[in-house]
Amino acid sequence: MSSEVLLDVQSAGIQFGGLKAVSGFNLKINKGELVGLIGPNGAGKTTSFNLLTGVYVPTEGEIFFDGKKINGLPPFKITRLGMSRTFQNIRLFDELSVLDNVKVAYHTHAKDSVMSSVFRMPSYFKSEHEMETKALEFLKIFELDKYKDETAKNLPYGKQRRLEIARALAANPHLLLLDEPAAGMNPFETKELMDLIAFIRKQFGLTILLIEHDMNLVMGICERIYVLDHGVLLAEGSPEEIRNNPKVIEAYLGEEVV
Ligand SMILES: Nc1ncnc2c1ncn2[C@@H]1O[C@H](COP(=O)(O)OP(=O)(O)OP(=O)(O)O)[C@@H](O)[C@H]1O
Repeated sequence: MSSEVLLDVQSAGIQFGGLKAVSGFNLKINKGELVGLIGPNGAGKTTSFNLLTGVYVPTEGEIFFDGKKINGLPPFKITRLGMSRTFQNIRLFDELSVLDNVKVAYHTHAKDSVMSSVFRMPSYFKSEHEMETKALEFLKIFELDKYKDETAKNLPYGKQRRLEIARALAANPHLLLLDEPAAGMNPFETKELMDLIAFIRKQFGLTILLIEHDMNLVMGICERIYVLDHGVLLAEGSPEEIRNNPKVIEAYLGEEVV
């Protein structure tokens, strides 16, 4: 495998009872790329994310992340290897503050030991302080710092979506998976989000895979796009190629046209 390939999915799939939700799924993402995953409702997009992140164990195929085989690993190990995600239905710690939501994620790579935390040793306070400073930096990037003490559930919807991305970023990923980041946002918020995604990608040297129904967003920022339909890969190509692909147009008939 080339050293430039960060994610290599080889014929992966999963079957639930008699339903092949995803099958023969091939996907390759190079380091630094921003790739889109689209498809009609029920095409298998979120299921693919669940396969990549260890929520589901594939019943076929293999998945390599940074050269390591990851199928079968539990989600927390995959996160530690440098893959983090957001969810289609926002999953924040509703009752925690905005700041604490980000600090929690930072724990996944904090070097602090259990002993130093339990006994409140100097290293604990140092790492607590570092964590808080870092978390505030992330909040600032997402223009959420002024809400740091607000309870997460009280944030307006668009800001909750941004907080979820901030939290995913705090886990220090190489690969960021965004599941419908613009869902429920108005066109202005979506445009702001597009700029933000482009910014964090550059700032943190990220590789990004995103699922999105908003075609302006997908076509506007993705370099390559994969299209799933009924659990199988229908097409892969540049936004221009995908926009003009007759199979893709047909799959989207009856939905919002590409
Ligand atoms: N845990 C599960 N058990 C049984 N079937 C499932 C499970 N998870 C997903 N499926 C099925 O797999 C198929 C793909 O679903 P998935 O949620 O991945 O689609 P999607 O492309 O993300 O759709 P949407 O755009 O509507 O979110 C659907 O038929 C769904 O009902």
